Amino acid sequence: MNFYKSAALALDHLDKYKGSVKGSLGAAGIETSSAQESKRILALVIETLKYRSALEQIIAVTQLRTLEKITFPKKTSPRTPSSQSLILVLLHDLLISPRGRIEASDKWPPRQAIQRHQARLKAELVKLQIREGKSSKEGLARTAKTEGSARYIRWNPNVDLHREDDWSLAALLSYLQTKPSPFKLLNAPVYPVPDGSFFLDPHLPECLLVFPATTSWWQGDKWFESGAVIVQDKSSCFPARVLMGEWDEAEGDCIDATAAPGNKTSHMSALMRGKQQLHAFEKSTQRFKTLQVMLEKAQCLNVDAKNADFLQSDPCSEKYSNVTRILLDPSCSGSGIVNRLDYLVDQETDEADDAKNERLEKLASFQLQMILHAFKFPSVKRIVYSTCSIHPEEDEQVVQRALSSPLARKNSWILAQRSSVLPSWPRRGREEHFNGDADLADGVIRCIPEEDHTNGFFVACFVRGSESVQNQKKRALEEAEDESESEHEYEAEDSKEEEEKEVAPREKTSAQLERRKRKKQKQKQKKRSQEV
Ligand SMILES: C[S@@+](CC[C@H](N)C(=O)[O-])C[C@H]1O[C@@H](n2cnc3c(N)ncnc32)[C@H](O)[C@@H]1O
Repeated sequence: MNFYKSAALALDHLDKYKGSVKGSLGAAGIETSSAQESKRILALVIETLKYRSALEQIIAVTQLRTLEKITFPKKTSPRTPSSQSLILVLLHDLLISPRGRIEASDKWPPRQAIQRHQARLKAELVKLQIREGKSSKEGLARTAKTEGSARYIRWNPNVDLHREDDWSLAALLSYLQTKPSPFKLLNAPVYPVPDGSFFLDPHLPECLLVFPATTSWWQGDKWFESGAVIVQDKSSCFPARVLMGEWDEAEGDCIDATAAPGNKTSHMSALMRGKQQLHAFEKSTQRFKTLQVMLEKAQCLNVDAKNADFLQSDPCSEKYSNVTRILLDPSCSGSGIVNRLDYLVDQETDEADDAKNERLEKLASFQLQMILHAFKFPSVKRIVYSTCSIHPEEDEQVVQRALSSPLARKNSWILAQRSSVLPSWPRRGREEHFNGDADLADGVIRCIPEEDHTNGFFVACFVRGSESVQNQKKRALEEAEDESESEHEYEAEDSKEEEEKEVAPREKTSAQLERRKRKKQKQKQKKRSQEV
C-alpha cells in the first residue's frame, strides 16, 4: 500500500481506538515490507500528530476538502483511509517536512489535488505563524505546554533478570548521565522538567524516571530496543503497584484480565520478579498480537497470555485455584488521556450529551460486569480496578455499584483503605459520587491531567474482609455515641430523616443503613426490656 495511505490509516485507527502510535500499524492491519518502512510511516504519523492542530486550521480555512471533493470524498470505503487523515499526512510533507514535497507519483490524484492549491496552502501557513506569533513553522508544533509537563519512562527489571549485560537501574542512571547528549540528574522534582534534565519520580522512585515533555531520547536507543525501558505514563504505573503490594512468591498466581498492549502486564510480571504465573487475557485478536510482541520484548517469562474473553473464564477452574490477585483495566472512554492524543478529548467535548451519556452507560455496565466476574474467583484476595477516564460514571460510581452488589456482600468484598492504596498520592476520590462517604472516597486514587503531570486516571482496590479497620473504629465510635442517645433523640432523628427523604430523597450508604438498622434494633430491645 502507498506509504501515505498507510500513515493515514494508522491515524484513523488512533482516532477510533486510541492506543500507542507504535501499536497502531499492527492494530490497523497495515502490512509493511521492512522495518525501515514501518519506521518511516511511524515517523510521519508522529510528526503529523504534532502539527495536527495547525494543519487542521489550514484545511478548514482553505476548504480544501470541499474544493477537491471528488478526490477527497466525505465517505470512503472500508480499508481506505478517511479523506481528512490522508490530507493531513500529505499536507505535513508539503508544508512542514524539511523536503517540502509529497513523495508520490505526479500522476497520483491526491497529490495532484493538493498541488493545485499549493500557493494558497503555503500562504495560509505563513498567516497562521504570524497569528500565533511564531518565528518558524516548528513553533506550530505542540509544545511542552500542550503536551503536559513531563514524560515518563519505566525501568523494566525483567530484562536485567533474564538478559546478559548490565540492565540495572544504576546502569541506566549512569548511562543517561554519560551518553553523548547527557541528562543531568536532579535530586528533586521540577515541573515542567527543564530541558536536558531528569529525576526519579517521587511516588515511584524504584522504577520511574521523569523527563522533559519534548524528549524522546529512547527512540532507537538500546535501552528501549532491548525492552529495559518502557514508555508509560506515571498514572498507568499505579494499578500494578497497588495490586502487587506485599505480594510474596509463596502467595500464588495473578490475572491481568484486560492485558493489551501489555504495559501493566509487564509491570506486574516485573513486580512478581518472574515468579509464579501471570494469566493475561486479551479479547481482541489484533491487540493480542501487540501484547505478544510486548511480552517477548519485555522478557515477561512468567506470563501465560491468552486471546480470550475474561468474562468467559471459569472462576472455579483448577487452573485459577491459586490466583490471589486480579488486575482489571477494562476498555473505557479514555477521557483522561491527554499526553498522547489530546485531540481525542476535544472530539469528546463535541459529542452530543445524549450520545455521550449512552456511551458512558454502556461502558459502565461492562466495567461493572468485569468487576463482578472477578469477585467470583474463590482464592482471590485483592482486585485493582482502573480506568484512564475522568468521568465519575466509569470511576467512583462503578465502584459504588460493585460494592453494593449482592455478590460483594456474599463474598465479603470491601474497598481497601488508603493505607494500602498509595497513601502518599494526595488526590483521592470524589465524596459526592460515593454518596458522601469520605472513607470510601479516601480509599481510591484519582489523577487530573492539568494538575498532576499525568493523564487523567482512576484506581480502586477491592479486598476481602468482613469489615475494614477504619470502619470498625468508626462503628465503635458510633456505638459509643448510640449508648448515650435517648429514645427521644432516636425518634427526633428518625422523623428528621423522614422529612429529609421527602424533600430530597437520597440513596443511603450501606454503612448508614446498617447504623439505622442497629438503632432500630436497640430501640426495640429497650422497649421490650421496659415492658418486662
Ligand atoms: C484499557 S485497555 C488495557 C490496557 C493495558 N492494561 C495496558 O496497560 O497496556 C483494555 C483492553 O481490554 C481488552 N478487553 C475488553 N474486554 C475484554 C474482555 N472481556 N476480556 C479480555 N479483554 C478485554 C480490550 O481489547 C483492550 O485491549
